[in-house]
Amino acid sequence: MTSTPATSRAPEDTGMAHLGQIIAVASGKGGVGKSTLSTNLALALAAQGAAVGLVDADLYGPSVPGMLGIKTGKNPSMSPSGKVMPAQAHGIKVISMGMLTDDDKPAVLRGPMVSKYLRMFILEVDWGKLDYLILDLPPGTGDTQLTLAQSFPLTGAVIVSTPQDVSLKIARRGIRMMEQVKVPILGIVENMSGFTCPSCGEVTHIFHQGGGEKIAASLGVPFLGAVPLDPAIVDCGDDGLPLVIAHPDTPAAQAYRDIAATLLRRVRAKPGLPTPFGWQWADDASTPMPAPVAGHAGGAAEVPVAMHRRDGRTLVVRWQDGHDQAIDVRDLRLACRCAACVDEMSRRAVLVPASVPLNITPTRIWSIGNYAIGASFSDGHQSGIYTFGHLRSMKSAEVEDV
Ligand SMILES: Nc1ncnc2c1ncn2[C@@H]1O[C@H](COP(=O)(O)OP(=O)(O)OP(=O)(O)O)[C@@H](O)[C@H]1O
Repeated sequence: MTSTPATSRAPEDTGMAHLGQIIAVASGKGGVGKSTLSTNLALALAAQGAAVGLVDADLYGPSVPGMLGIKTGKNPSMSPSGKVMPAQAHGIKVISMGMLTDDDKPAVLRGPMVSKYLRMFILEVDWGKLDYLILDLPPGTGDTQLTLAQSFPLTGAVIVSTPQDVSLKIARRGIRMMEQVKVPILGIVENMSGFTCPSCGEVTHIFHQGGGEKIAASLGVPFLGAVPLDPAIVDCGDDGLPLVIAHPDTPAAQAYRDIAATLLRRVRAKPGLPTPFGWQWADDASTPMPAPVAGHAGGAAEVPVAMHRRDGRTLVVRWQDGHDQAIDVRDLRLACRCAACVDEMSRRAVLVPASVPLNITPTRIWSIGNYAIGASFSDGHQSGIYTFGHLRSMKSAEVEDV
């Protein structure tokens, strides 16, 4: 798996502001309680007054409709503008493959179709104006995760794990994968962390205790909270009425609400460039430099906090560690590593520098997920792609007056 896609994609990051903050719920392993967390989290956020959408991105094994009591096997209706109408359940909007197929008929899809459906679920659904879009990912680190991370400006990922060692090891792999594609880790949730006795309320730790917290500390990511093992959660899943609604007074329901509150604090404090953006270079429209943003010592070297056009030939990137980097726009064009400029197999340059006009300028610069920018240029090149790491490694133009 590579962290840099071979080719750039169209500037689709724009036009997604109505989706609000996009939060993925992921795990390296199945059956750890991801869908249960996604639904309860979405409902807990909605209970705080937020407009929330939930995408069941597990196309092969959708479980969200069952958990929310949504009818399956009936094609959703279309809006007058030709978009798919999401299902409504307990105040949240939901889309799932389960709404298109019967529960007991698993979808059989080839790889490219997975990507097509995911994009449809996000871009062609009539979500209206959302504050949060929660993506319930399938287990593992495969195509779905990569498609979503590389195509959409994810705010970050919540990693779910159970206390067993093997699950925590797998969670660590999931975290690394998200980090490779520059999706920030919003935190770890430890699920089924202890059994709450329904009669006396005492918590017994059946598995190791505190593993999620330890793994979070060792990887330097936040710990969002622990949800106890509660048999009522299984009944709720079967009844189509999630725990935060069916049994709001239980410790597990409280845990879901606390996790939602902690998550909100993390999301609001999100560092980095406000994405998505689509910036017209010529007239400097929609520059991603909304207000003076300061970097700080100890900030990340590869997290941009602002970008602006110093003059027609110089792009300035301000990094979170406080460094201002001025990049000559012809150097930017020459540094392109898309499949048209660098041979994918040999990694040898295909682009002939002499063919790039001295007076070349970008026409447009746009965000790609939370890990790269795309650029088109006045020589007609449309597929420029630059990960933040690549951008930061580029040589700087002289930096006076930055
Ligand atoms: N804290 C909990 N206490 C008791 N049961 C739980 C808890 N969390 C989840 N479960 C149960 O565990 C099972 C798996 O949960 P869920 O479907 O949410 O996992 P998942 O990680 O989304 O699974 P999949 O890999 O199939 O997508 C379900 O039966 C659910 O009701």
